[in-house]
Amino acid sequence: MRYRPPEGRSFRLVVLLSGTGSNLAALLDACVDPAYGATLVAVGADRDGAGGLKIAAEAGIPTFVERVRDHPDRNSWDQELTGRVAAYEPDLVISAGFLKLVGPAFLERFGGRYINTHNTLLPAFPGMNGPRDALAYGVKITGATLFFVDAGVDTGPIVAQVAVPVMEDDDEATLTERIKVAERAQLVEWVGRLAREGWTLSGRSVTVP
Ligand SMILES: Nc1nc2c(c(=O)[nH]1)N[C@@H](CN(C=O)c1ccc(C(=O)N[C@@H](CCC(=O)O)C(=O)O)cc1)CN2
Ligand SMILES: NCC(=O)N[C@@H]1O[C@H](COP(=O)([O-])[O-])[C@@H](O)[C@H]1O
Repeated sequence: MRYRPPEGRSFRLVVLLSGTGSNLAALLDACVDPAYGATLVAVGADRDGAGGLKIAAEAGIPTFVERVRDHPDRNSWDQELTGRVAAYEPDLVISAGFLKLVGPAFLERFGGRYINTHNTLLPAFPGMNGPRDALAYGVKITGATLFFVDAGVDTGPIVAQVAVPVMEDDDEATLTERIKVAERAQLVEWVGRLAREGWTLSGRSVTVP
């Protein structure tokens, strides 16, 4: 599958998040420069009060919240989330600390156009507690992975990875923060490249010309 950058209009981004939004803030900064080649058109969350929603609102970006608990079942939430995101006609959807697994409706609509940044070197330590699991295992190098989301948990085709050393005196908080610094730089670099150059997805291979 080949995705070419649109001609005659800006490349549109929607960010999904659950937390503080430091990755969102980095993307917002990057989008200020027209040469970056992308515009952030909306930010969505699965919960009220996520710090990233405040960052978006202060920047004048439309926000929305779609909570699982407001739906009779997970599929209904997945369908509603799909519609909320689709209304903004994104070229690319970015999960940046979005702590919900999306389902078939979302992947049917946005598969191949939905990336997630994860705070370990996948396939090691998937899930919600990556840095904690990496520390507990005793790895000496971990990092961050940017990948296209598929139906598994952190199993999709990898766009980019960055390594981060584990220090002897690291705890979960210090390691998590050091990973975030590298993760933000990687996210900003690769979202820009995807927006400006497009991409080809073939099996597990991701190519950016
Ligand atoms: N279908 C997929 N959806 C998402 C993926 C993915 O790989 N496949 N990646 C994420 C984010 N993610 C890690 O990066 C992740 C998110 C959520 C979970 C999880 O187990 N969540 C539970 C509940 C969590 C909670 O609300 O406290 C759940 O969804 O029921 C694991 C990994 C983006 N979506
Ligand atoms: N697997 C899900 C997960 O743990 N994701 C992680 O949440 C953080 C969000 O930070 P932010 O809200 O400051 O952007 C990021 O480090 C991201 O990798």
